[in-house]
Amino acid sequence: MSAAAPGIRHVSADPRAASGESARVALLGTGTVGRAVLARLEALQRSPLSNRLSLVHVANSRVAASDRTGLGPTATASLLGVGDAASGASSTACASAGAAVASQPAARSTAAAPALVRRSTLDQLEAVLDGAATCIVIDATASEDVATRHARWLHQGVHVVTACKLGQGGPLARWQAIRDARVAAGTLYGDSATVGAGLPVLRALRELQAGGDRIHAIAGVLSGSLAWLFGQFDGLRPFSGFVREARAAGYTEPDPRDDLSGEDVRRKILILARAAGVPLDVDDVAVESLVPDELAHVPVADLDASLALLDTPLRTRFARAYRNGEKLRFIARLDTRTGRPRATVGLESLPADDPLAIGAGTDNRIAIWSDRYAEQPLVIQGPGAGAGVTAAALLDDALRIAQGNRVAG
Ligand SMILES: NC(=O)C1=CN([C@@H]2O[C@H](COP(=O)(O)OP(=O)(O)OC[C@H]3O[C@@H](n4cnc5c(N)ncnc54)[C@H](OP(=O)(O)O)[C@@H]3O)[C@@H](O)[C@H]2O)C=CC1
Ligand SMILES: N[C@@H](CC=O)C(=O)O
Repeated sequence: MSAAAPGIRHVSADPRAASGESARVALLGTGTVGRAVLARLEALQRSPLSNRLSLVHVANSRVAASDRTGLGPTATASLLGVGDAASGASSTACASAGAAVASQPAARSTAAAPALVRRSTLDQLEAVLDGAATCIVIDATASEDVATRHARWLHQGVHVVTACKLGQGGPLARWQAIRDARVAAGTLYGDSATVGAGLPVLRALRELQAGGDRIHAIAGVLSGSLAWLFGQFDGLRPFSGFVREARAAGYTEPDPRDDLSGEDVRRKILILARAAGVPLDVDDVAVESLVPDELAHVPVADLDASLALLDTPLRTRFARAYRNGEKLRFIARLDTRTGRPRATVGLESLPADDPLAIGAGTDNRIAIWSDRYAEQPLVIQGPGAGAGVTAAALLDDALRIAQGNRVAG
């Protein structure tokens, strides 16, 4: 790492961004978050920011559409073989193209739409992004394949904005590769959506360190879905029913076991620890999973029928906490003050008035202790999951890059 504080990047503004030309955006993922990105892009087209971002590529795991000049209405109609996109105002073009991609069945013929390809490959994406303009990949997938390309794109001069935590929250070597690539190429990595779904947590950590502070400890609720689940769970109705509701509301990971196992929170505390200058590896975080072994091995397709395996153990945990006047909260903790910094993730039974037990809905609540906040921590709280806030965080990062500003990341 350079002499800068860990996670703080000192890069020159992208001269291509300064030219006033729209940044070319490739959106990967058209699920819960990707669709919200498309809707927000559409709304942005009706705002003073309309010329900042040009959508040139949209893909999911099945199909992709590309147009280097922008997925405008005419191109969209030709690409996707649909009539209504052409009749729409240009303000609707991005979302129309994306929505059409999102709804493509796997077996759709591509004969009528030359640039709509049956199989979305990441190599196709790379052909659309070249050095002529500011190019931004928005990763709204939960894909390892995509995350392993982040460093390569950054090296190639392409900025990356991500909701997926598998890049910076995965193996230490991958995080190092991303950091090295952006430092070497002067590219930017927008990661605001990865922790707190855009809450200014990473930004706060970086700004404290830029001002000379050292981070002592971090503790809090980092999972929006688990915050919601343990806020709702009353020990009477089955926990599994609430899991179904959280999944339907778009709070969980594509596979809710990634939340319930603590893996999503492990990734988030790794991202925070690394941003705080503590380069932990995956195994440096002790994680308590809520997923019983029998459930861990169920194929995704059969998961729903097996979710009831969660019910008895969690009812027991709830009853014990209730008897003590306590609340169950899924907490991540990092302490950098010990000789060997360590992190933990798991379900805790907290006094009802514990500062970390407060919060409603999907609220994340994160306390940060540093030199200046040595006694009373800095606390950041707000919705920590949901398509709307996540899409907003992704596009805020993309706009900062398009405008040639430094971006947290
Ligand atoms: N939901 C939330 O509140 C938040 C989510 N996030 C993160 O956002 C990401 C997306 O979550 P969500 O939208 O809920 O997930 P979904 O499962 O709803 O959507 C994932 C999308 O990724 C696509 N995809 C998978 N592999 C590839 C690939 N190789 N190339 C292109 N597209 C691919 C899928 O394609 P297909 O449609 O073909 O399956 C799908 O469209 C996750 O990493 C999650 O952790 C971050 C913060 C908050
Ligand atoms: N599944 C995640 C979504 C945001 O990162 C969570 O529950 O927090």
